Amino acid sequence: MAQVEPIADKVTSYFYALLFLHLPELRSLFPASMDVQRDRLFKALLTAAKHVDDPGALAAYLVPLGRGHRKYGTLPEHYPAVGECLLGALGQYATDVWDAETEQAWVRSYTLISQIMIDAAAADESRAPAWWQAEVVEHERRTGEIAVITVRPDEPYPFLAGQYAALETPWWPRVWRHYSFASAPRSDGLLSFHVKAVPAGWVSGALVNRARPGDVIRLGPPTGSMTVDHGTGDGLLCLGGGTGIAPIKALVEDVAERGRGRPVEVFYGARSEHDLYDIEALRQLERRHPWLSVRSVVDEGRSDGLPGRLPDALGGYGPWAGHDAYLAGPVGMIRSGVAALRGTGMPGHRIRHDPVEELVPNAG
Ligand SMILES: NC(=O)C1=CN([C@@H]2O[C@H](COP(=O)(O)OP(=O)(O)OC[C@H]3O[C@@H](n4cnc5c(N)ncnc54)[C@H](O)[C@@H]3O)[C@@H](O)[C@H]2O)C=CC1
Repeated sequence: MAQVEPIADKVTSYFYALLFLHLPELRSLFPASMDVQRDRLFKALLTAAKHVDDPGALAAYLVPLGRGHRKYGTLPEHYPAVGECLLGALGQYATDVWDAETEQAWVRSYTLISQIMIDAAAADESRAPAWWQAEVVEHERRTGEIAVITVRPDEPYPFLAGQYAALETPWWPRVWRHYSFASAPRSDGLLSFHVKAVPAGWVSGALVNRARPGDVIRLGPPTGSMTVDHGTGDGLLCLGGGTGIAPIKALVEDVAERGRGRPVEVFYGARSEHDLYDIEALRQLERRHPWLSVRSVVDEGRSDGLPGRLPDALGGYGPWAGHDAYLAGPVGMIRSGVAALRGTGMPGHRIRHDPVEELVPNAG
């Protein structure tokens, strides 16, 4: 895989050209613009290849991926065709390293990867729909760029606080982007998301600027493991940057609903005081629950909170022995937040966040 990485762009472009040439009927399963998609395929292969000798980690990655592929209309018979085109593309470009042995190793890995995904999709069929339709019931603009969107799924949608889902709008068919649930499961079955319109972010832009009550979006299955372990009473240290506060609020609500007052410390970071668009909701939770403390952290300008970038604010607090850390927000914040927490001596297994490769394409 290391040898293929530098030529990944060429391999994936050639792969899709082969695929659509031999199986033109598959083109309709993909978005009109393939930019983000090209990148995704390679990142997924890279991640799977990394875990190919670790069955537990491989299944943890591929089972949700196989389930999630149901919403695209992927069928078991598509996998061998994809595999053949992939080998064709690798054989074409990885000429320096391509021989019979390498080809066999790829065939074995791809067969294993696709079988896990096919089995996961088949097992899911009896349990859940491939996707849910959900009607927008509320669209609340919080700043010029951020909206809180509440939807009603057409069928019950079971999920856990801290998880996220892929979402497709009617304006960009087959373009799916990930958003975290902004509250714990509610008794009325409604789901909410915090969305920030970013430059070149088609889905986010449409959700903030075009979506209105009555519009219908599609939702993929819930996924992600940044969830609370209710088997322990350990404390939670939560870092939410920008719209990353959405899953953090869901986690706080989840702890509150379990009625067990374990200590929860939230650091909520934003560029300016004005961008702390959900601070009032967090302050309300803080007033209601003595085990919760909320600190705001603001990059620039006048503010009642701590100054600086979010991870820098941790320096004056802690230690957090006996706490699990949860991080959600921009990739740079997650990376430097993890480094800061490791620097305080927190073991890696206590630090949770969503896979950063799932967060990057939120811009699209
Ligand atoms: N589950 C998750 O992890 C979620 C992630 N997100 C992601 O969060 C991001 C939110 O973007 P915005 O609201 O524009 O955030 P932003 O750019 O306004 O930053 C928010 C906070 O993160 C800190 N920060 C940003 N970049 C940093 C860096 N390189 N190093 C250290 N700290 C940094 C800032 O100090 C600020 O406190 C989006 O990329 C979105 O995809 C959103 C929701 C859930």
